[in-house]
Amino acid sequence: MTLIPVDEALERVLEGLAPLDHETVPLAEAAGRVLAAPLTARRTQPPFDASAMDGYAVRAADVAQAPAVLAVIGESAAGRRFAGKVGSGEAVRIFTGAPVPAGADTILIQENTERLEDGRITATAGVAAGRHIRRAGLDFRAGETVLEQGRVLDPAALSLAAAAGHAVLPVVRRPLVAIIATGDELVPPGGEPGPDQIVASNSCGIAALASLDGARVLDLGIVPDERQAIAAALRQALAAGSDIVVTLGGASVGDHDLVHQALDSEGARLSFWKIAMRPGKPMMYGRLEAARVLGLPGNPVSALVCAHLFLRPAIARLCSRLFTPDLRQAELAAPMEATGGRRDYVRATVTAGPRGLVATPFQIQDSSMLSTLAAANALIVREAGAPASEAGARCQVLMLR
Ligand SMILES: Nc1nc2c(c(=O)[nH]1)N[C@H]1C(S)=C(S)[C@@H](COP(=O)(O)OP(=O)(O)OC[C@H]3O[C@@H](n4cnc5c(N)ncnc54)[C@H](O)[C@@H]3O)O[C@H]1N2
Ligand code: MOO
Repeated sequence: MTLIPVDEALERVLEGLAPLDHETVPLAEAAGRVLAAPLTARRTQPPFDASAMDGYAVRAADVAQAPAVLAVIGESAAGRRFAGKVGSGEAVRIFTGAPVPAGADTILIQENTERLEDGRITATAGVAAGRHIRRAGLDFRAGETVLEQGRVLDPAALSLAAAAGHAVLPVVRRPLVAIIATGDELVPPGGEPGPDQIVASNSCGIAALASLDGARVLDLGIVPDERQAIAAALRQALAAGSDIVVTLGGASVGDHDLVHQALDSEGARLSFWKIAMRPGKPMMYGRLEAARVLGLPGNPVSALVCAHLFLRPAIARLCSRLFTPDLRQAELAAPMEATGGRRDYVRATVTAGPRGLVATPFQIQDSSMLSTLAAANALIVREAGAPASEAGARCQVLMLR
């Protein structure tokens, strides 16, 4: 297969990928999920005319002119209303959130009163009618749509849903992403590598990226470089109902790179293998039964950069979320060489300068180096076939954080 451009690869990844079905979850589990249907208020808020201040509920006509002396005939607290009626020359002690009693049409705030020894009060400032009263339904009314379908349930949306009388919400199901690391050389994090071994560092980074984006993760561990072992892990991923199966390593052309063969033996239909990008060239993608399969390269930076570019949009699509890469313009702090036939994603730090953002590329871009990926907050995006650039030239950056 030939190298396909990055943009075409993304189009093929997203082709036919539709939001998942719905499920109902309690509010406490709904943060960050996507609302699957418009949400209608089940109640009116506030449900009654409520005081917005601590003070006295009075008749505006009595306090149009200060000073005015009023008899205090009772109290209305939040959760416990005053059952009677406020008559002329009367006041009811009231607190924030409490129902405004019948007969009263304005609130005299406590700071504008003085208490007399006999229990009566003096209004020391005049008040207009309707002051400090929140009318019933000010926020929303029963039957109104309070949240649109597709809304990402952020803190404010969750509180609004609760206020509107909902304890559970219909949300788009979270995709299940299975992760399979391949390689005889790998030991799990915390393990003691043998003389020719290294730690499998990719799975945890990819798992974090997927779960931060709203996916559930099934880590199927490390399988050896054997076609049948990889095939067995693929079957395990399918049996668990994975929506996306991510393999790590074994994507290239070496004698021990067997992911492609294992996918073939399991009947996968690959859409592409190899992209015109650096790092990440040997990435493969296709369908495996009902799942999508993303074969990421083993080099740690390649795997994570590919996951940023392809796994994140795929998860967003399944979750019914819009995915917008954070692309910005910056000025190069150092000259850069011409690119080859692939689009380059160059680890860099982007900082604010006097004329806007400044991008400083790391001098060594080896795709095994997690230290520079962790230090980078952006990737400079340089098109395939781009000529050399001088320091000070404009460039495009993809922000990572
Ligand atoms: N003759 C060619 N050789 C290579 C090519 C090529 O086009 N022709 N492409 C190179 C590129 S680009 C990449 S990227 C790598 C990708 O190789 P694989 O996907 O087959 O990955 P592996 O060979 O399995 O491993 C590469 C490297 O990464 C380490 N690795 C693997 N898995 C993990 C893991 N889970 N955690 C941490 N590190 C991992 C592995 O030990 C190797 O060092 O191929 C080039 N070769
Ligand atoms: O894609 Mo490889 O990622 O260039 O090292």
